[in-house]
Amino acid sequence: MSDPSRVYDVVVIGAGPAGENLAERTSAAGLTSVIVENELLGGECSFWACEPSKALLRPVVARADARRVPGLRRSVEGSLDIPAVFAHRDKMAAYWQDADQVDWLNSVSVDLVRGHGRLDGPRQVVANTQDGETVRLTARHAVGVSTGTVTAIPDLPGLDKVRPWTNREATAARRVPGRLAVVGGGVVAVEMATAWQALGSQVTMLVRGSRGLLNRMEPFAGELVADALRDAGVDVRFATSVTEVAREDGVDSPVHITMANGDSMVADEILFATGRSPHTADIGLETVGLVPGDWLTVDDTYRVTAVADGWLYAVGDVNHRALMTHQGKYQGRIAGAVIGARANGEPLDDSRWGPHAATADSDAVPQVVFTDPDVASVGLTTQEAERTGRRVDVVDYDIGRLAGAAQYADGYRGKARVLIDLDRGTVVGVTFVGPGVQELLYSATVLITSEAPLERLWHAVPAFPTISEVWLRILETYRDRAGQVE
Ligand SMILES: Cc1cc2nc3c(=O)[nH]c(=O)nc-3n(C[C@H](O)[C@H](O)[C@H](O)COP(=O)(O)OP(=O)(O)OC[C@H]3O[C@@H](n4cnc5c(N)ncnc54)[C@H](O)[C@@H]3O)c2cc1C
Ligand SMILES: NC(=O)c1ccc[n+]([C@@H]2O[C@H](COP(=O)([O-])OP(=O)(O)OC[C@H]3O[C@@H](n4cnc5c(N)ncnc54)[C@H](O)[C@@H]3O)[C@@H](O)[C@H]2O)c1
Repeated sequence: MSDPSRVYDVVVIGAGPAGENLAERTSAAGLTSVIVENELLGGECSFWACEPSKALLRPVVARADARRVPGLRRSVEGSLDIPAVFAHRDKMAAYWQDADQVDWLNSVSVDLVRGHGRLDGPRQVVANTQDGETVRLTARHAVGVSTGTVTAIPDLPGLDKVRPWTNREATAARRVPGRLAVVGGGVVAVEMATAWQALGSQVTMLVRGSRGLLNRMEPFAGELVADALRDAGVDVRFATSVTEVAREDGVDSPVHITMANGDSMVADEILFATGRSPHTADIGLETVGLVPGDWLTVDDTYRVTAVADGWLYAVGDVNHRALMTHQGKYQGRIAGAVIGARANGEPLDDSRWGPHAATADSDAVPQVVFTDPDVASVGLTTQEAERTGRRVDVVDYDIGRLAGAAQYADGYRGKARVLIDLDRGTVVGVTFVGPGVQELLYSATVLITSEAPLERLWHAVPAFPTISEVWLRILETYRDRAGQVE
């Protein structure tokens, strides 16, 4: 690196999906922008999370779908072609190379420094490059932190000697373990249990709580996914806390797992799918008055609230608002527009749903869980509505009753729940569970963000016979119920 000290309008630390979008938008606003990345451009999502995990799941779900179509079942009776699945996974993870992302970064006029970035006081970032040099980057307007998260592994006796799987091994492994223990009952746990059971492992899920799987979602989501996992052969155990792990005969020997209730089991690998920790322990937070290792709390324009003068922004997982790629990208787009407007002296429109406000973070975060059945949700759940005192009507519909569902699969099982704000007559929460429901999610998201009155939906005619007719059935159920009350 020939120039160890450089000045930019905007410096971004971390080139995952959130950081990439932030830098692209600040560059589009005419601001000189640089991004510091320590590993691969594209972040966790491209290489050890979304892309490889969905590549592992796609053949599993497609086969399950095919087995439910009369006339097709016998064609898909055999086991999966594991080398072909892994080859597809490798391709979808771009063979863990980021050359395409580098080309894209060049095309949007964002500079790249490959190295570890650390804050060094207000508007200062020091990058230790992979060539062993130190580059000081000064930001005229803003520094964005988008350093993401790492697996939060509980501090258990023996853990340092068992080389547990995190999301990285679970998405990039080249061998199918005979027995895989999965600790946790959240999204990573259910997706990876679905994938590895179908790839040939005997999976045991060790779930600490007794409130079911996916317990931030509507309870029926976790129930339907748990039923399907059990049908697929997964041993799902609730109220089971791991207290100790050991590989008694060296790193390649089986792992012995001890539980709080006195049970024990043996597995070949153990995956911790136990949530995420902010990747902020070593990014110089202490130099700007923040605590290393903390999440970065932001306002609705993504400014870090605890830092004076509003020059520090945080987008993506690291602000702990909604740990998903699409939401991090949304945050990058909004924060980029905010930084651009502030730097260019333009007025901010941070009104609800305005271009400079993160309204979707609170009202409409969509999520798809790519299990069999898939789960698709956006907006409030019933529990959240109760907790926040929101007056809602809850309308349920059994998706399996639709002609479109019967066409889709023999014995289709699925459920829809729609929450309607009683005061405004708009949809504020939607959960769909069932094969193929993921593509319905955007319709629900548009409905929530547009705040369209429910009545207008009578004119939005779903095609027959598709699963989207669920919207019509929800309307009819709601109308007929209201009729009964009158
Ligand atoms: C198994 C798994 C599957 C998932 N599947 C999905 C899915 O299907 N859909 C979905 O929406 N979400 C999914 N997620 C969540 C998704 O991966 C994250 O929400 C997303 O990656 C967050 O993006 P980010 O840019 O905030 O952070 P990250 O993707 O974590 O990127 C952060 C980047 O910052 C870099 N970095 C960190 N510290 C420094 C430093 N000091 N200096 C320089 N660079 C640094 C890192 O190397 C990394 O490249 C999944 C997560 C997991 C674990
Ligand atoms: N399809 C998707 O959109 C997708 C897929 C995977 C991950 N993600 C995102 O990545 C994030 C991380 O996923 P995750 O599944 O790791 O987290 P999570 O928060 O969804 O689930 C964590 C699970 O681990 C359990 N747990 C926590 N600490 C534990 C401990 N000490 N011992 C035993 N169990 C413990 C929790 O009770 C919970 O069941 C999520 O926010 C999720 O939204 C998204």
